[in-house]
Amino acid sequence: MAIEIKICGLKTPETLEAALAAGADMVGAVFFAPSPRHLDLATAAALMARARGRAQVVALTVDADDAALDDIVAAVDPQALQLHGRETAERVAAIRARFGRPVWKAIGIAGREDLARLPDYAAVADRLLLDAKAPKGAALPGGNGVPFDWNLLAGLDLAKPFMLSGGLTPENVGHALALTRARGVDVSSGVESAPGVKDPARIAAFVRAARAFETAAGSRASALPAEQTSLAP
Ligand SMILES: O=C(O)c1ccccc1N[C@@H]1O[C@H](COP(=O)(O)O)[C@@H](O)[C@H]1O
Repeated sequence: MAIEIKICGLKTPETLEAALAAGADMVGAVFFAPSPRHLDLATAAALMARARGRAQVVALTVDADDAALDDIVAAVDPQALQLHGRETAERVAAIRARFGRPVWKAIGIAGREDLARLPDYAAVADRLLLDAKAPKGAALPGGNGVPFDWNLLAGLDLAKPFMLSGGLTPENVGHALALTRARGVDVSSGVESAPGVKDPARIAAFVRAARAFETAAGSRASALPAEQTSLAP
C-alpha cells in the first residue's frame, strides 16, 4: 500500500527542496494570514513553481471566499485545494464545481461524535483529511502540533480515501499509520524547529519513517496468500 506524504507550510526554497529530495508526494502552501506559515501570492507562486512536475502542489485555505480562491488558483495553479476551515459540504461542492480541481476537506476530530460528519463530506470532497480539533482558544484551526485519539478511526469505512494529520512527527507516524490505515499523512509542526521554521533533517526523518511503514506493510501483504493481499482502504 503506497502511502502519500504531504509536507505542509513550506516557505523557503531550501525546505521545499528538502521535502522533494526526501521523496514527499505533495507539498503545501498555507494561505491564512494568522499562520506563521502564511505566504503571499507572489512568494507562493515562485516557490511552488519549483515543485511543478516533482510533487503535487496543494493550496491550504481557511474559509476563503471565491475572490481569494480565484487569486490563489490564478497565481499558484495548485493541483488540489485543501479547505481547512468551517466550510459546509455545500460550500465544498460549490468550490469543486467552480474550480474543476480536486478539493480536500479537513475535519477536526476530538471524539466519536465528530465521525458522524464524515459521510456528508465524503460525498462531495475528493478526499478527507482527518485532523485534530484545534485546542480551545487556538489562533489556528490546524497546524497546532496536537494529535487526536487515533483509536477513534479503527474500522472506519469511508467511501473516499482519507489522510491523517495533527501532531504527526517522525517518531509517531509509523504508529499512527499502523493504527488508522490512513492512505496518506500530512505534517507541519512535527517537522519544524520553531513555529513556521521547517527543519530539513526532520522532514527527511518523517518521510523515511512513513516509507518504512509502507515497506513493512508491503512485505506483510506479500507474505499472505494472493486472495488476502488487499490492504484496502
Ligand atoms: O499549518 C498551518 O499553519 C495551518 C493553518 C491553518 C489551518 C491548517 C494548518 N495546517 C494544517 O494542519 C494540519 C496539522 O498540522 P500539524 O502537523 O499538527 O502542525 C495539517 O493538515 C496542516 O496542513
